[in-house]
Amino acid sequence: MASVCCSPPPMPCRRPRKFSSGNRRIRCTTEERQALFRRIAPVYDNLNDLLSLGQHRVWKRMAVSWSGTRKGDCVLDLCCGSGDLAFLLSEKVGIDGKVIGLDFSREQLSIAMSRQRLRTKACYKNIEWIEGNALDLPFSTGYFDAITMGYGLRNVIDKEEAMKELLRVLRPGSKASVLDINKSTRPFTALFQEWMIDNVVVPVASGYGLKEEYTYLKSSIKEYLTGKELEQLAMAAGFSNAKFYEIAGGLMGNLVATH
Ligand SMILES: C/C(=C\Cc1cc(O)c2ccccc2c1O)CCC[C@H](C)CCC[C@H](C)CCCC(C)C
Ligand SMILES: C[S@@+](CC[C@H](N)C(=O)[O-])C[C@H]1O[C@@H](n2cnc3c(N)ncnc32)[C@H](O)[C@@H]1O
Repeated sequence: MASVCCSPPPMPCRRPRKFSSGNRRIRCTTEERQALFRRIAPVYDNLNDLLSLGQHRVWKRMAVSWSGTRKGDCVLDLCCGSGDLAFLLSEKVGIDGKVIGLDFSREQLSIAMSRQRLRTKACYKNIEWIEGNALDLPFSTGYFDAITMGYGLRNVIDKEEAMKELLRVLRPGSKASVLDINKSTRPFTALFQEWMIDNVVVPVASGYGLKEEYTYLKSSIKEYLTGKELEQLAMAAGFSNAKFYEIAGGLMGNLVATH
């Protein structure tokens, strides 16, 4: 039976950071990020399907493939949300493997658990859900054979610390696959992304009362790192190799970092 096996006390606000939203400067804390993902949880999956025309499923399959996950592995899906990547990993590792999905949003985890209950394949029993912080992982050094992180790194308030934690809990020689929206250096791609967010994503999300939450997407991409910068971040954290791949015509990107 799946469980949220860690329920730590409310997390301390580690290194609050400023991010920009239009012209405003907002002081963002861990609690505010948690609140944002709590609010979008009920519609998160539907909006991803709708706004990406189902393409996020393809991108997630690619991320799992890049993680190098194999049958029997013990793997982590960091910032797992409602569990898409964890379910894909579960199929890869099979019944002899183990998948841990970790997220700091109880609401997202509870949706992941409901989805798990509705699935009948035996392999999905190998997933365990843990409520925790990506910046302070409750695992020992070298615990995992592979890690995926889908649309998570852009949202953590301390990306350097998150990368160090990824490295710490990975077994030497294994990989972290980090999928996210690409901060493109190509003006046309960046403009197209902005146009899509302003004219499609935010108007649709507004219909669900989530205008501010999805407007945040735009500022979070601006504040994110380019592919090259992500490679540098991983190398600075101590990974031995880091390669960034653009996908979906450069709208999305996947960092593959090897311990
Ligand atoms: C699955 C996707 C994003 C998940 C996601 C990530 C976040 O950081 C959020 C933060 C705040 C609110 C929501 C999210 C969130 O849902 C990626 C695809 C879904 C996007 C919402 C759509 C992005 C549009 C692209 C810029 C262009 C899509 C082109 C496509 C080929 C039609
Ligand atoms: C955009 S969602 C991605 C969910 C899922 N990985 C997917 O691809 O659909 C980002 C997730 O990161 C989680 N998150 C953000 N910062 C976190 C942190 N410091 N620790 C744990 N989870 C975090 C949020 O709760 C949210 O569920």
